[in-house]
Amino acid sequence: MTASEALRAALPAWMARQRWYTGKGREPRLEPVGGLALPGPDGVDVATWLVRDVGAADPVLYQVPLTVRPAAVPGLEHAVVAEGPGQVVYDGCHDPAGAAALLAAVVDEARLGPPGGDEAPADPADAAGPARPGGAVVGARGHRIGAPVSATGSRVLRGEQSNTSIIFDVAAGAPVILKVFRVVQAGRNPDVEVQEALASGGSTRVPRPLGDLLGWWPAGAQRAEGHLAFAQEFLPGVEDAWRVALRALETGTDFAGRARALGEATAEVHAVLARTLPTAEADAAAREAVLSGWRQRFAAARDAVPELAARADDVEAVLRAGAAAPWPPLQRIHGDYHLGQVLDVPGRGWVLLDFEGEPLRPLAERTAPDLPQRDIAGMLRSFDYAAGSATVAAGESGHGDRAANRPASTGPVAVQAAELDAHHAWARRAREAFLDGYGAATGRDPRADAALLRALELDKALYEAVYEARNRPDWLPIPRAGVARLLAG
Ligand SMILES: Nc1ncnc2c1ncn2[C@@H]1O[C@H](COP(=O)(O)OP(=O)(O)O)[C@@H](O)[C@H]1O
Ligand SMILES: O=P(O)(O)O[C@H]1O[C@H](CO)[C@@H](O[C@H]2O[C@H](CO)[C@@H](O)[C@H](O)[C@H]2O)[C@H](O)[C@H]1O
Repeated sequence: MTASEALRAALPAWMARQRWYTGKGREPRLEPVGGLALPGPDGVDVATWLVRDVGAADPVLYQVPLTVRPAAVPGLEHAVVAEGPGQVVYDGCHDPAGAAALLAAVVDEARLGPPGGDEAPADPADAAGPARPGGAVVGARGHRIGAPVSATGSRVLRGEQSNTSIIFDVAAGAPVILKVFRVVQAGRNPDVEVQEALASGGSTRVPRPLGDLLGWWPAGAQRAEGHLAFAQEFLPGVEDAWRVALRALETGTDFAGRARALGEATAEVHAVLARTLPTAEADAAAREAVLSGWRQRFAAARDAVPELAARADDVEAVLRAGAAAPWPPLQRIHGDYHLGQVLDVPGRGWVLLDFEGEPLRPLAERTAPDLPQRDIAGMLRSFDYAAGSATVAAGESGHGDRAANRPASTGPVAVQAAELDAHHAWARRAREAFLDGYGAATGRDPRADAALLRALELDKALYEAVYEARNRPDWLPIPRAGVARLLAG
């Protein structure tokens, strides 16, 4: 079997094991779209491939960077995708040669095209399937912001991630993080667009953007365009607030001061976004569109968690009240705001990450102007989530293996009823402090929009129910309890 055949045979099962693969529980049915050759060191073929899983209800386009080497590399065993005679195919994000080539494509503002000729690396695009449209329509170009950087080493960020991020040490200056988008969608990726807008608007509440890689590929008779990767300043040695919050819960440390500052930072970011990116009036059509999105979300949650069907009338009443309440103008927002997306950086304060929006939502919705209260609601849910995770942990304390779903840095959290009360009081204080901070910065208390906030919190909890049912069923009780609380009023 050649390396190319071995790759074709191995790729679906390999993809099905990856954290970023969205079709949980089944192997993808892959259709090639095309590949982009990247300059690699002598003897190493580097390319990033676009493959479509046509077995999904809505086909999903994935990016799969691969390297092909003539021999195995000690230490890269975990990154082997396939092996053939005299060739080993690696996950290109984990192979330092692949990682360096991806970053170079951004900072050297490379123009990329399909691998050509007989020397081309093993090609998933050769797999059986409809004829591939002309290779020339698959391409990409890098775009650098600021001075070039030169990488001296790389490692893949570990942990729960929807994409793959690679950290680079660089010859001079702060380290760099390159986020390789795994699910590629047509349109400007909001992570890139929003962070670049914030930075150009003078905000230091996001890591400094360093550039991006924009790709294009055939989509029917059209050409689609979307971001493949995004490079930015890496802030080393700072734990995300989710981990900090869990430890604060474990040790009974108050989070109110930090939560208040987070509320202020959130308001500041919203103000810059309203200034730098398009806004829209919350007219009847916009309200109808949002209400219909809320209803669809409930339908999805009811499918994932059938017991929710019994609460349909209550859910509808909360959503309708939210739709009928006063709304501010719509603007760009974070879109998937939670404690895992914010870093409290010493000497700099709160920094916000990952403006991609909710991964389960279509890109067109994620890039449309939205309600800033959606972010407020997201963070309020996250404080509840932190307390809820302690409850889940309590249920698991006799089953250490199931506690593995918790972030690795947190120890076991065996809690008793009194402690659970303390956790919920912790979350209540954090929620109020966050709202206080946001209100102090804007001059308007977000609690004045109680009906809207409640609808958005409910909507978020319903999204979380779907997310947990698909990804972490052990955590489903957390959004379920959230829904119950929000319906209780
Ligand atoms: N610029 C950065 N500096 C420091 N840590 C970062 C940076 N970007 C991301 N991270 C870390 O990586 C994690 C995942 O990044 P994120 O952008 O949320 O990826 P994904 O969209 O794949 O979930 C974050 O929670 C944070 O801990
Ligand atoms: O960070 P992502 O863009 O991948 O966001 C998705 O995954 C999150 C989980 O990692 C999920 O967030 C939920 O769990 C968090 C704790 O792990 C909690 O802080 C959030 O409040 C809760 O919503 C997020 O919803 C999902 O889109």
